[in-house]
Amino acid sequence: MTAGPLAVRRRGVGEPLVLLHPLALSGELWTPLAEALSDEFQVFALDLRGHGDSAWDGKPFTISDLADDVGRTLDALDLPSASLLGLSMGGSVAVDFAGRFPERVRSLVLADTTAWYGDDAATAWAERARKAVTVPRANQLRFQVDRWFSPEFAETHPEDVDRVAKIFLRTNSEAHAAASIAMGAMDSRPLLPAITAPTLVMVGQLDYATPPSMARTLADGIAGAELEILPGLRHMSLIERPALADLVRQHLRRVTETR
Ligand SMILES: O=C(O)CC1=CCC(=O)O1
Repeated sequence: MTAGPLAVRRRGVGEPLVLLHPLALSGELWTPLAEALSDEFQVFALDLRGHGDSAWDGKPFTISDLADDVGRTLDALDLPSASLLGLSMGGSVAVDFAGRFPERVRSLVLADTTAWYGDDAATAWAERARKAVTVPRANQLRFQVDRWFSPEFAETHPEDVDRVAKIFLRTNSEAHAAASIAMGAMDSRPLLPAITAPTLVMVGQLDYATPPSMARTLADGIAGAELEILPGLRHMSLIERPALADLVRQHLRRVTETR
């Protein structure tokens, strides 16, 4: 379904939980996690602007624009507030949203993500954007798979890698490039103190796309945030280890129990 500006996959009943996907993927990524949590939560997996089935006008956008799309989508779904879980770029969108609209976020899970990529971010991401539109999509896969998954996981779970790769191959290259520019321009660190939602920050110990040092910055900046560093995992922690759904469930439950 399309709700407001974004396409949404909806599953389950209970407290609302919005899932936000990484760069160049879509809400389809979340099918296993949505299934795991849908016994207790009403799960909404959104396609961010230009990704999956969500439209895009071809104009440049910022991470705050993506967060505003999330807000308009919650409005269209008649949800004054929800819990948010974001992975990588999805986490950056969640940080922006939770910092600017703290009253709309019940609970927050930030996985393998960051508020800022550092001083060289604009240059590095501009190069990534250039490659997104000049290198044939299939030739970008080796680079992405190495960043997403540990070699052990990639070797033993080819069907999971293939599932994520297919979503990447279907992603609009121009939207991939525009989102890369948005990542390079982002600095949401000043928003961290405004976040009031109970927050769980998780990161794969082997994640070099958004390493544990970036997760620490998030956890240090958000009052009361918990930090879980996950041994043996790379960037797609929640995909590499589906059992992490239980960690997410425990975190979300704590919030609903205190309401
Ligand atoms: O660097 C990567 O390829 C991984 C990544 C960064 C932002 C995102 O969403 O994925």
